[in-house]
Amino acid sequence: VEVILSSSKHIDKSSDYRFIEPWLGTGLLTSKGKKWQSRRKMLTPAFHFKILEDFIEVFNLHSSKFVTNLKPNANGELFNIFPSITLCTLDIILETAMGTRINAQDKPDSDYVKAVYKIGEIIQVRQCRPWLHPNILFKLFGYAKEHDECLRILHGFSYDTIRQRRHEYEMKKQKEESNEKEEDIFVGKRKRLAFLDLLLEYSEEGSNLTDEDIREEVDTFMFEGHDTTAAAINWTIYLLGSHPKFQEKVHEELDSIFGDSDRPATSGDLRDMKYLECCIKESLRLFPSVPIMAREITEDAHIDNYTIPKGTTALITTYRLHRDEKQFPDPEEFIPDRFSPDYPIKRHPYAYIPFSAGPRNCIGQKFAVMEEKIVLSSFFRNYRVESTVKREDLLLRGELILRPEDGNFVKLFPRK
Ligand code: HEM
Repeated sequence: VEVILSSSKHIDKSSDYRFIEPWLGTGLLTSKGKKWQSRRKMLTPAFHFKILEDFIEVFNLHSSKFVTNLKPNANGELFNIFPSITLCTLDIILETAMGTRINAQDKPDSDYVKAVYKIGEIIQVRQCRPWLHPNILFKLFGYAKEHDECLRILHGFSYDTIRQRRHEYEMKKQKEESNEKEEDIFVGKRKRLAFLDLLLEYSEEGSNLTDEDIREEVDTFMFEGHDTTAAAINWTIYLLGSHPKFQEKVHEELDSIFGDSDRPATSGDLRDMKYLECCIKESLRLFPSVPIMAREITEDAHIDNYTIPKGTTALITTYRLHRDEKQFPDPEEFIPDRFSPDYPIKRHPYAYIPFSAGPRNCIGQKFAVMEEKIVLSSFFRNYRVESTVKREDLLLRGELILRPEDGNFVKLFPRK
């Protein structure tokens, strides 16, 4: 894993990613060679801590909605919490990536929300069934029509938003040039830039990004930044719901930070959520949101005495890697303390890679952990959860993202 991931040569994704391309084009996740290099360089500053800090307000806002909407379920009766989590992370990524609010948590039936879920489903189905790979059969089996309808809705929404923001951006610039008082035309009460606005700025500063270039990147964030975090939040809730003692420690930590207050979380609070962070990391070990990655070996690679020839597809199964007994004794056990600084067993640097590693690692890693901490702390400040499915009965669906096959049925109880 280290030989492949640490290399600056084996950075091209394999052809397994081609079915996401109609939606994402060749944005950061799927692009190759020079295009990837220049985009990665351009986008890295957009994930600077100072920019992410500005998103805390968005994370808090939608987490609060998530907690409020769960209230009717906090009566100890069994319900599936997974859909509520995905709608919350969808609201968050829509506002941070595009600067738009569609309130998916209140309106899960909007065309855009439905298209995001439907296209994800179709891509997964196509990837797993080789007979659907050729376009002609994809069409004949009746999937292409629905797929293309989803694309029409998704791309239409992205282009409309880009055009509108470009227009706003130009108006703002004209005003600034004519020294008029700057008006707030961005989302929220004060100026907060979404990733899309940053791309428009880079474009104006000489990167010359077309609307299509911007659309690829914004759609990539929509895809990579929504299902991944939803799955990760879900697994932490599931595992803490199965381990009441660890959940109690999370409650204690949150009570020591927030007391009885309902105030939103700050970046200082996030730094103090040390035990919650261990739980998040251990959940991503057992259930990595991206369970498998694939690279195309572009020149012969050497691993010990073996040569992996150019043209080979290398699959990295993170799910399996994270269960190496030498690195993680009792690998199936949920032990958050594995990630505490005092834990005595040292691991190989490539033994734990939920966000991949090396030059093509996840650009959104810090964003994801901040988001997870805010959504989960909001949840555990308000609720105690009991998981009802035993680990041995748990069915996993490991495609692009590692999800529970049948949702996540839990019992919820108010803490206050
Ligand atoms: C818990 C949440 C997340 C996990 C576990 C995760 C994991 C990963 C992994 C494993 C990769 C490498 C994929 C591969 O090589 O095929 C990746 C790439 C990527 N992720 Fe994430 N991700 C998460 C959240 C996010 C978020 C929130 C964003 C954006 C806001 C994001 C944006 C990206 C992008 C753009 C890439 C492609 C990077 C490149 O190729 O240069 N991810 N992520």
